[in-house]
Amino acid sequence: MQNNIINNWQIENGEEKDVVLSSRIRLARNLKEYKFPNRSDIKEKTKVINYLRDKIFYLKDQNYDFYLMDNLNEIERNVLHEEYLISRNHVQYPNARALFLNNEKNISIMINEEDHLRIQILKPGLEFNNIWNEINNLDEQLEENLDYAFSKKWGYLTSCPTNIGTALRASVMCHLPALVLSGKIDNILGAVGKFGLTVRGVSGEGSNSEAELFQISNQITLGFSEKEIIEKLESVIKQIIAEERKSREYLLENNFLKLKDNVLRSFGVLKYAYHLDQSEALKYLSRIKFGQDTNLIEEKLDKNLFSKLLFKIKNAHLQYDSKEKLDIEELNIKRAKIIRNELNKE
Ligand SMILES: Nc1ncnc2c1ncn2[C@@H]1O[C@H](COP(=O)(O)OP(=O)(O)OP(=O)(O)O)[C@@H](O)[C@H]1O
Repeated sequence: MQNNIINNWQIENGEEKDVVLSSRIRLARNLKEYKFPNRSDIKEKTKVINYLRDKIFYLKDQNYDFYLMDNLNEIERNVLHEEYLISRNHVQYPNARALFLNNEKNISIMINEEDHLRIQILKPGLEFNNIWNEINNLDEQLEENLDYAFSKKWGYLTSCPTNIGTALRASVMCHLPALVLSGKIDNILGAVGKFGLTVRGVSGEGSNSEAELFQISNQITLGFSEKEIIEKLESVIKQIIAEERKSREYLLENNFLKLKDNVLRSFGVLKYAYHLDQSEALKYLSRIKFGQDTNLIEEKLDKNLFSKLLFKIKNAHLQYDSKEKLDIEELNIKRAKIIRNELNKE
């Protein structure tokens, strides 16, 4: 795998970056002339890869690197997974699965995931207009050369019926510490279901929330246009952003001392700890981001510290960075050192 696999797009600024870390749209597409991946064998999947390889390489606008999952080792696959560029199944079952990745590493096209193509674009902050234009453009370019499985009645056909229609999922990764601290999070997130949206953990379906990060996305893909789905999600997200900011103000006014103590203790731990496991590090980093966004931390820190460290301190990234195999103790020591170095910079 190329050395520059670890990407930088997350640390750029974006709209509403104090609450929305990143936005994502993904489209699921299948080829009419091949069995869908959940029905096909390795031979047919390999044919799909070879067929798509030629078509995708010649797309305009972007240069893509192509990776056969089998040719990457497990650490490399896990790095891609930690950056949300491939799914857990692409890591665990690499046989006859592939990935196209653009140079900026924010556009990924997984081949032979649940569907033949899983196309996604990620951008920092709340940024659906640009993502939609780009992904729609990319999809149209692909469609010029590919015969998609499409029904006039149902729209795009997918392996799982819950994706049929637009086969589009739009989502945001939100940082909601004040709603967590004020105990309002369950009510707010519970209410999003009424708008046809769903909340997932930080690593997608079936995962838990970590570092006060929540992924909110559309559940319904059928019966609405792509634009309607995106607009509805965006309007709910804007209300959640407003609620989070209101809770921050409330906490600052009514709980200032406790809050400042909590943030500065987290800062102290990360500044001096010698050994940190991943979830402990993420928990304290989340508080530091909160402290920066509410000006509770006076020290001049990189304003994108959280986004910068979020990936760098994860296990596969630490391992990838190291020449030899590290055990968990060594990973925890290395993680603490990277954070200490970052926080003790002049
Ligand atoms: N806005 C976002 N920013 C960064 N990463 C995201 C965002 N939204 C989702 N992800 C990540 O993308 C990955 C896929 O998410 P998820 O499982 O919800 O996927 P999906 O493509 O909709 O799949 P499925 O159709 O199987 O549910 C997860 O690792 C998730 O954390």
